[in-house]
Amino acid sequence: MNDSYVIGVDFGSDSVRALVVNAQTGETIGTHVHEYSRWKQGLYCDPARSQFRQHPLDYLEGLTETINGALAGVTDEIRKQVVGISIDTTGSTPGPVDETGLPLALRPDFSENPNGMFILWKDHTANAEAEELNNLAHHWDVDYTKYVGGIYSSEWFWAKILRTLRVDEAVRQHAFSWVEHCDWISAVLTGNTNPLTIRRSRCAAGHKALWHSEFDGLPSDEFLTRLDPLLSGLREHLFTDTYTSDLPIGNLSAEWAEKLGLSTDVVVGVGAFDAHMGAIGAEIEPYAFVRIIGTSTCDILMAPNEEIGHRLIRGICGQVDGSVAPGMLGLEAGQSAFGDLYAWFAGLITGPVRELLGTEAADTLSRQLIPHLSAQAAKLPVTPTDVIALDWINGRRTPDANHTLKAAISGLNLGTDAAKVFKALVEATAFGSRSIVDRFIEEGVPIKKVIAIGGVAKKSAFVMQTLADVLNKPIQVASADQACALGAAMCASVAAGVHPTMEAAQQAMGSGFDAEYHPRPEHVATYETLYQKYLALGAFVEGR
Ligand SMILES: Nc1ncnc2c1ncn2[C@@H]1O[C@H](COP(=O)(O)OP(=O)(O)O)[C@@H](O)[C@H]1O
Ligand SMILES: O=C(CO)[C@@H](O)[C@@H](O)COP(=O)(O)O
Repeated sequence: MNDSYVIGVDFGSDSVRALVVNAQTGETIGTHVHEYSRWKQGLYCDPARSQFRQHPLDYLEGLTETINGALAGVTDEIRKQVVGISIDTTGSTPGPVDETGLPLALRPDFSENPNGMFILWKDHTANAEAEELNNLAHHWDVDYTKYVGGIYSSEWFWAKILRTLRVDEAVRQHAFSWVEHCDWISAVLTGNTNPLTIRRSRCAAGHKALWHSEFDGLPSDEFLTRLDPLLSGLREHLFTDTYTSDLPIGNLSAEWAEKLGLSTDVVVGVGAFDAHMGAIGAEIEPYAFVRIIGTSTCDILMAPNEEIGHRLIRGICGQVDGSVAPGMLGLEAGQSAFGDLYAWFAGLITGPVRELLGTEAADTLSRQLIPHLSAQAAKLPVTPTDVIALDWINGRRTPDANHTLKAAISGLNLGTDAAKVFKALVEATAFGSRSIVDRFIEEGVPIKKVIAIGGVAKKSAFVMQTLADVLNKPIQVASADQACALGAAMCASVAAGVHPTMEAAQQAMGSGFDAEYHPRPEHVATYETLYQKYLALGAFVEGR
């Protein structure tokens, strides 16, 4: 039998990457990364207001450039053997579209309007709307938040839609429907973006849009209208059915086949969120806890429906049948800032250097700063009186979403230098992780092993060792540099019929683990003391 090839595309927060992978062996034969050009310039964003928007042109350019770039070195023979493409993206990252599924920002009259663009997961402009949804849901006949941990977040679909409809009359008039980034960009490849007929991702719908089979799909029109009459009728323009990522969304359209130099026989798989496809790429198995550690963390656990499905897990980002693999319950949690906390601190130091000494000096410093601070922090002793910090620089995603919360640092004195603060920030991200792990265990969900993927997991032994010490659990790091894109390629292989199940795709295409961090017994007890102090500082800041 001839080998077949699949393409996995992973749209992250700052960049997009594509891999061309041999579906029989898992060997990557082509790869390409593209940074979003408008996003890189900070356009359409206002961090002080937590507004983070992405232009659909950044996505379209990234799609074309990465797939073409990844295919650039492959032979014509191999091109002909490409059978599938699947895409993962961040989420919840919804955008308004017209009747044809065209994002409003692709129309000339909306091209510079941030409200006509995709609203990135980390945009928290809809805190008030999320709170209103929670208050209503908790007093409604059926609590629509019960399968998303009991708390709806401002990072998610409905809160973002409502906020945008409230503040922008032009979007109100022209938005026929709304699509998640992962649904739209996958649909684009098939040439059918009709919002009424595209196959919407179970993962996105279940974790972020309150879709559940028990509710016959999305929350009722009555509920949405009570939340705000601006939402009245929108349900009819959305969807009832959802699809898992082992299924096709369609075939490559003639236009895209031409653009990419591929055949229209290529199957395009149903899209999903990066973390969920990343978990597949990291060879998730039942009760393994896969952490995608980068700008933020997204944590995924998968369990047989019959074992966990009857329980409602408090304070996480949802439990969704089939969000990772069909027939399994996918549970999601995470931290809204992980590497972003280190990036914030690095920016604090390099900012004045940029102003006083210029770009070159600042860029040199910026490249060296986090590795330097990590090396210095690794040499510091771990003592019960160390500086304590909170990781809530972008609010708290889990346990118990609250994006109005802010970070704090306590225990500073004249002897506190940058390395000590950096150490406290790394520990804060590890303590935030520990509170998530504890919540799963308290809720009766065992964690059999911890697997890490993502930029921080690959780049920082210091962070990973601290995490292992604080969690008091070993952590395996997946070998794949681009585990999310590899997971997308595995999903493509199933959607295209090369492998019958996700498990079979993982077995054939998985690349295993290349590092393992074990807790250092001499630090475990001190970290327990420091963790209690982290919880106390958190309770104080939260006013509990
Ligand atoms: N050496 C390092 N140690 C710890 N964190 C790092 C290091 N280098 C980069 N980071 C952090 O990695 C994050 C980016 O992670 P990455 O997985 O590459 O991107 P994304 O989350 O967009 O997919 C940034 O927040 C940055 O602060
Ligand atoms: O929240 C989710 C998925 O549910 C992620 O898309 C989001 O954390 C994106 O994270 P990164 O940019 O990869 O750190």
